[in-house]
Amino acid sequence: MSVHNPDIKRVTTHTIQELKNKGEKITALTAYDYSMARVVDKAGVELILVGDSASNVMAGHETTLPITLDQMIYHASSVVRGVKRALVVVDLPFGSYQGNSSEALRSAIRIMKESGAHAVKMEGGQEIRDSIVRILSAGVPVMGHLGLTPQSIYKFGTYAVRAKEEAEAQKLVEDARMLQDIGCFGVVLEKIPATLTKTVSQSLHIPTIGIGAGPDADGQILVFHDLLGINNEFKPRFLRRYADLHTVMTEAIAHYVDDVKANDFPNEKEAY
Ligand SMILES: Nc1nc(=O)c2c([nH]1)NC[C@@H]1CN(c3ccc(C(=O)N[C@@H](CCC(=O)O)C(=O)O)cc3)CN21
Ligand SMILES: CC(C)C(=O)C(=O)O
Ligand SMILES: [Mg+2]
Repeated sequence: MSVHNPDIKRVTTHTIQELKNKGEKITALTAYDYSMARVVDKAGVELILVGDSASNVMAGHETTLPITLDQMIYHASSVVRGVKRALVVVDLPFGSYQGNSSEALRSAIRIMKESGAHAVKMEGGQEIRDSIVRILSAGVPVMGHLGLTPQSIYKFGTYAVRAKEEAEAQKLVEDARMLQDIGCFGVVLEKIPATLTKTVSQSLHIPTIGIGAGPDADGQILVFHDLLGINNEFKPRFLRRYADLHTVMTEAIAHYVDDVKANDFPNEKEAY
């Protein structure tokens, strides 16, 4: 594929680092299937995340907890087939890496082998250090994820802003430093105060990718359906909607329904 196309230079973890070094913002967006991935890649996004938010936006679950490793691999392999340029990162789902570094390694290796993705992302700091180290030692790039970590929703009880208190902010700074020291290539910061994002991003040499984390992260990430306004229920303050596809799609499909009912579709030219 793209390896045979000299016009397209693939984004690697090193490219992402170079963007931070140059002071150029990094763009990231989720995708969950082949068609979405093609669009996101074509639009120039550098990092495509196969997020476990697929549990919400693709499967309709309330949380990210139910999605399985097999389901993540299905989404990831579909995305990889649609991407020519972007770096493809896959969320390790809940239950596939916490508290057991052997299982974590097995999960990461399955993702890499069975999907063809380029890196994995894992939620948490010190608690999952051993699992991250084990995966990194196998040569699999790991992205960290701190702040609001949706896989621990039942520990916190809400999706409110994280690390507003000094103790929690201090732990986040230490976790971020630790993730860098063990060799993570980047870290997602979700729903934390903008000032904390600025502190962390300036003190780390690896890039930070923010969501609801203010303007000073080294890059930004959003969920595909949120950016395009496909699901119109989710509207946190950090979200900017770039389209109202929910309305566009509903109107188009309603138009089709009308045309069929009115014997307008298909017409002679659309028949054999
Ligand atoms: N569609 C979607 N977008 C996301 O960004 C996303 C998911 N799903 N699923 C997994 C996690 C969960 N995330 C979340 C979830 C809630 C808030 C949040 O700010 N919730 C507000 C209410 C938002 C609303 O108006 O619905 C809160 O105060 O709980 C933020 C990020 C981010 N991720
Ligand atoms: C919101 C991003 C960072 C994520 O983890 C996901 O989409 O699952
Ligand atoms: Mg996720």
